[in-house]
Amino acid sequence: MSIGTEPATERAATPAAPAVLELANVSRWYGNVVAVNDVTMSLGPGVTGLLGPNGAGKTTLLHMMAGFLAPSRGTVRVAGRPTWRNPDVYRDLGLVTERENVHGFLTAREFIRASAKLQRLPDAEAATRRAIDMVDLASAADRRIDTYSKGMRQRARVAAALVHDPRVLLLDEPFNGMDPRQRMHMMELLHQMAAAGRTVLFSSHILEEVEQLSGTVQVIVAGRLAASGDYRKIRRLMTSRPHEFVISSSDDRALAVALMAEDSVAGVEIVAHTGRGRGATAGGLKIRAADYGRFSRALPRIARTGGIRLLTVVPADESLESVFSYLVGAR
Ligand SMILES: Nc1ncnc2c1ncn2[C@@H]1O[C@H](COP(=O)(O)OP(=O)(O)OP(=O)(O)O)[C@@H](O)[C@H]1O
Repeated sequence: MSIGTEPATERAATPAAPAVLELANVSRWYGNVVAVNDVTMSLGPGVTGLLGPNGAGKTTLLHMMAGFLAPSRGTVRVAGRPTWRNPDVYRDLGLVTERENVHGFLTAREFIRASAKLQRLPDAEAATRRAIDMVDLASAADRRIDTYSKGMRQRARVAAALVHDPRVLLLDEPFNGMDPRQRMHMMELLHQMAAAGRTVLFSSHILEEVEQLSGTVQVIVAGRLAASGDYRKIRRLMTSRPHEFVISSSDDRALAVALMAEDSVAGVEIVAHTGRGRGATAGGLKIRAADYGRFSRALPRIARTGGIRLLTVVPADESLESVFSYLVGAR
């Protein structure tokens, strides 16, 4: 794959799945703000992660995919049909928005049934039951939503979005605020949908969520598609970039001297302790590793040889923004 202004596609490496959702040169601007800039992508069945930092344009993109928002330029198609101003396509689409717009005075069953009726399903009751079972809410379905935990509310929203069994399910930051158990449950559900041949796209600004859930990612940065394809290849690019760590040890000075002689290390800086109490920062060494893999093998060996105890090793530049700016070649 390649990175930079031209996004790369790894689809050739995976068996060619028929494209269900296709974006052709899609842009969207709000006044002077270009939220999405000339994005072309095509998605087939399975789970895909839409990864990008806050403000990258993920929500705007998902809303255009769902037919909620008009592209300023370009076209979004589902199964060959444009999503904008085409209500027939809504039958094939489900969207779980980022914001929690659920009426707490309704029970989950009432809420999901309302969605089934909006879709004019012939048997709204049966569809509601099926959706409730899918998200595992049967035992709580007749309780008011305002008595639910965050994860349960999210499941009710997912059930409402898939009550009509759409081919494409779009989810905007579905794991926000969930605890690990709720997260696992949601991941299982999305996998089940994918196994049933559905096209599932979820947005996230957290690398690990995408890693756990999906083999394929679309990386969006500042409105543009920055990379696209196999997660492991993109991850490898991320780990082969230069890394910074802050290390504290039983003897920082001796460790600094030893690390300076190590050729996987590009820079060593001694960081002073500052402040007291909550605002204090611990001192230690700031290391710039030229090669992450070799450095992580060398560090324990060097410490052992020097009789130095490592206390903490913390990545200093693991923010997703720094990974993204590396991916788009901005550093
Ligand atoms: N209605 C709007 N009017 C003006 N600007 C907007 C509007 N909606 C979004 N934007 C801008 O468009 C850009 C992309 O926003 P968008 O919400 O799509 O990003 P995002 O990746 O979903 O971020 P987040 O996860 O923070 O919601 C941002 O600069 C945002 O400020």
